[in-house]
Formats: sequence, C-alpha cells, structure tokens
Amino acid sequence: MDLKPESSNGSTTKRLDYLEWEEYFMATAFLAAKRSKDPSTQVGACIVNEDNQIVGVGYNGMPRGCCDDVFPWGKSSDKLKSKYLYVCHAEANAILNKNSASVKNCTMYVALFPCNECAKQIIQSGIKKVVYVSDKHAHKKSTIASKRMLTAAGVETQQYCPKNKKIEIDFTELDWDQLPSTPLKKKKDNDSL
Ligand SMILES: Nc1nc(=O)n([C@H]2C[C@H](O)[C@@H](COP(=O)(O)O)O2)cc1CO
Ligand SMILES: [Zn+2]
Repeated sequence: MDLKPESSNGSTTKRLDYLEWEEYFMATAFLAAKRSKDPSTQVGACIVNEDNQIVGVGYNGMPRGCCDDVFPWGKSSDKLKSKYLYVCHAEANAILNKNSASVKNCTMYVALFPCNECAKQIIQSGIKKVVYVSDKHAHKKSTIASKRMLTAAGVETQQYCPKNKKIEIDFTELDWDQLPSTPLKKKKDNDSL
C-alpha cells in the first residue's frame, strides 16, 4: 500500500530545505530581538528543553511597569540617565518568562555571550548549555567573570555556526486571498515579553 500521497508540488518525498533545530532556535532568539527598543543593541534569547520544546523567550527591555518612553535608552556619564542600571537582559527575561516549571538541563540560544549577571541566573536555573553567536565583549571583565563561573559550574558554551547565512520570512509567498484585507489592530506594547 502506498502511504505517500502526492504533495501540491508533485513531490512524494519530504522537503529537504527545512530549518534544522539549531537554526530554528537561534532564529527564534533573533526574531525576539526585533522586539527590543534598545536603539544600539538588540539581543534575543530562546530556551529549549531536552525534547526540543521552546520553554522561554526574551529580549532586552525595560522591566514591566517601567515605561520604555520614560526610562533612558542612551549611554550617559550620569549612570542614572543611562540604560544600563534599568534594562533587563534578554537571557534574564527568557528565564523569567519561562512557561515550564523549570529550565533544568535546558539549552539557551542567545545572540551575545551572556554577561556575569546573566551567567549567575543561567547557572542557578540549571541551564546546562549556552549556544551564542557573538563574543564581541570577550575582553570585558564581565565576560571573563561569566566564563569563569560557567566553566566552574559545568555549563557548556558553544559558538553557533550558521548553516544558512540568511533565514527569510516572506509573507508575500502566502496566498493573500486567505488573509484579512486590513492589518490587525496594533496592541499597545510596553513590556519585555
Ligand atoms: N548578553 C547580553 N544580553 C543583553 O540583553 N544585553 C543588552 C543590554 C543592553 O540593552 C544592550 C547592550 O547595549 P550596548 O552597550 O551594546 O549599547 O544589550 C547585553 C548583553 C551583553 O552582555
Ligand atoms: Zn546579562
């Protein structure tokens, strides 16, 4: 008995240009980063459990209730007028936003190597592996401290090696007749979810 009906493009075999798990998770982290209001650096993080289920996503943003039109996004010599004392890092938000009871033994996919503060949270939450893209702050003491702690705690770190240089979402590939003609109303957004 032939169990394989012909697909709409005439093929009877599975697609081969599908996203691999790693690409899917890193792309999810990068998509989340697009929600960031930080004008200079947008970071996203995606936490995945041992069954390849996404259990937390986050990006760098102001804490809930701290209006991102009021709190500063710049870098000022006056620390209180600079973003750094206020902004929640993507990694911390992804952990705090988790939709499972625990992130024990999970892997975090993140755009930038985690800082020392996020490393503490990664370790304490039981995440066992961090896959990152950029290590551009490798020279900073916060990154050196982060690496010391992650190594001591046995958290594996691995630089991401992209299979595809570009992953694109093209809505025009869809059959527009099936979509609403007017865009959905934009929700008010001031959060780090
Ligand atoms: N791993 C990280 N996760 C993050 O979410 N961030 C955030 C904090 C700031 O909002 C921004 C860094 O700003 P800048 O110094 O590149 O203008 O990225 C930064 C790092 C780097 O350690
Ligand atoms: Zn951090």
